[in-house]
Amino acid sequence: MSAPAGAPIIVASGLGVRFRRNRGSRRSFKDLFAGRSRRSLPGEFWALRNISFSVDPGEAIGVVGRNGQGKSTLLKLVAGVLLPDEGEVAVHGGVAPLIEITGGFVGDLTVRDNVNLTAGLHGLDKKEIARRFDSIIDFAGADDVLDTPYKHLSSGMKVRVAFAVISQLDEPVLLVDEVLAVGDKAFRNKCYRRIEELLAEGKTLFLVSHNERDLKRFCARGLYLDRGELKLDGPIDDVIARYNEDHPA
Ligand SMILES: Nc1ncnc2c1ncn2[C@@H]1O[C@H](COP(=O)(O)OP(=O)(O)OP(=O)(O)O)[C@@H](O)[C@H]1O
Repeated sequence: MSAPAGAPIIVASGLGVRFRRNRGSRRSFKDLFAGRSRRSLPGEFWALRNISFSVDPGEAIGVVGRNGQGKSTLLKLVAGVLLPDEGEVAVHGGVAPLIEITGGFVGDLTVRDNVNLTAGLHGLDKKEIARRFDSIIDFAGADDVLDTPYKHLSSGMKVRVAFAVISQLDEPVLLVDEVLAVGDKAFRNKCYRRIEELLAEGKTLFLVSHNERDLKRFCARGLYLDRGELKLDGPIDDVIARYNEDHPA
């Protein structure tokens, strides 16, 4: 579903996600039968809470915060791969996510099969996939590993393949987590040029990064997450300044 003209492409209202620490620890019988009605089990914490914002089509947003403050969790909510425990997020259009190093790819399938599968899942038909296939593989520099199971690729090559596919989809929203940091410098620069092209086409971008230069290069607006709360939603320069003030190096 695409957004009506002038309407936001993403609206998040009162988002909250609760996780459980020590997931592997022993749970009591009482816990098992308590069900979801018990509001807070021991060890549970809110990774995100009361997060509300809206995004217009074509905006580029940098997500800032220390490690473990909920940045990836927020991207997962926008991607729809994680459901909130509170609130909701509405996205008017498809999302191309590059969130985890595996890119959501299937480890046992070959690079070729993963490219076909992911492109197909994002709505490209066979003809369209065939048309884009070579340029995806070429972008990734993955000719030699076409028939290699994805799980046997190096970390850098996994990211190359995932970015090459994700950036060739027609989805209006692009989510890029820090995974790009894994690529080498030449590839990173290639990705950045591609991101610039996608922004020029009017795509909406969420970028999680600890690199101020990258944030300022791509994003006009920033979201600053701290302890699972949205501390500041504003121009990227203000967001970075506030983050640096709160957490001097
Ligand atoms: N599936 C999960 N189960 C339990 N806790 C989780 C799960 N996923 C994330 N967490 C916890 O939720 C918090 C937020 O994690 P998140 O990955 O969103 O942080 P982040 O800001 O992206 O961190 P980083 O900068 O290190 O990537 C962290 O405390 C993390 O350990």
